[in-house]
Amino acid sequence: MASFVERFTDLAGRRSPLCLGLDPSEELLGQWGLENDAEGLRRFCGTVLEAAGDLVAVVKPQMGFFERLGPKGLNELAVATAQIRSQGSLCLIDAKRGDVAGTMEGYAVAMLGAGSGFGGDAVTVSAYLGFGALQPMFSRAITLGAGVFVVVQSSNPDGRLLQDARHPDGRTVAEALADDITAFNASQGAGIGVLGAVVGATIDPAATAIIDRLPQALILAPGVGAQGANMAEVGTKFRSAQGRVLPSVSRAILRHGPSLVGLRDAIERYREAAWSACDAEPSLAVS
Ligand SMILES: O=C(O)c1cc(=O)[nH]c(=O)n1[C@@H]1O[C@H](COP(=O)(O)O)[C@@H](O)[C@H]1O
Repeated sequence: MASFVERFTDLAGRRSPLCLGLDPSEELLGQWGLENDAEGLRRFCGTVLEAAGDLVAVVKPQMGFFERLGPKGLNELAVATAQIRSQGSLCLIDAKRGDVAGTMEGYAVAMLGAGSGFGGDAVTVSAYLGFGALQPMFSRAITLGAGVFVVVQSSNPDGRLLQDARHPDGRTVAEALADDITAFNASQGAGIGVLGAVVGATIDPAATAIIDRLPQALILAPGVGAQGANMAEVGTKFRSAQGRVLPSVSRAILRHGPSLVGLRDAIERYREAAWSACDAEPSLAVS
């Protein structure tokens, strides 16, 4: 099985590096005229994925928007995940899990791999309980050719106080986490490693040195659109990670539904913008 990095690089070249966020919030369901229940979730996700077709490299369902409806919502996540994979896209489950090592084993089994509960190709994690505690997720990702994205610098201002706090050696928490990711990836070999980083597209242009500490990592950059960042900025701020950035857009695309044409137009626009901002020329036409 090709690694997540290999599969992403291939798809980004053919489909663009855009990551489409699948966030079926109560608010969006309401705007679409759907009921806030499992059937509403299914119709919402089905419509978004029909519009995405084979245009998108990565789809990122945000787990909280499914979990909020309990087991029925989680069942819809599994349905969406299967559809994402059947469309040849990579499924990045945005779960932001983080716990002691023994418990991480449970999350790893639930999230990663075709035979798992949710069948993700990759997952987001939080290192608040320690980078080392995430090891079971890393090990499972290596075994399965999956990916793990560790939150380093989040897109929301609320994260600053915690992420900018300093270790005794002077590095911020975010910098130290970036260094941990780099050391782990380097220990696995040269090239882009199994560990990616989440760095918000909204980060201050003066704070982009964090990107230089992640030379062997894919970088998930949420915050484009509704949170105020735009694709051109992503291209500038993340220039040193060219070809390794997944700019992520949720509401700015999803608000164009339920019209399939509206959704598809928005996906096409962000896809082209992501291509020109984050990557070289499109290498192949989309089939
Ligand atoms: O891991 C994420 O995707 C994430 C990290 C972060 O720092 N900020 C952030 O907004 N996200 C997620 O990215 C999505 C952003 O949605 P929009 O602001 O609507 O594009 C949401 O699903 C968030 O949970």
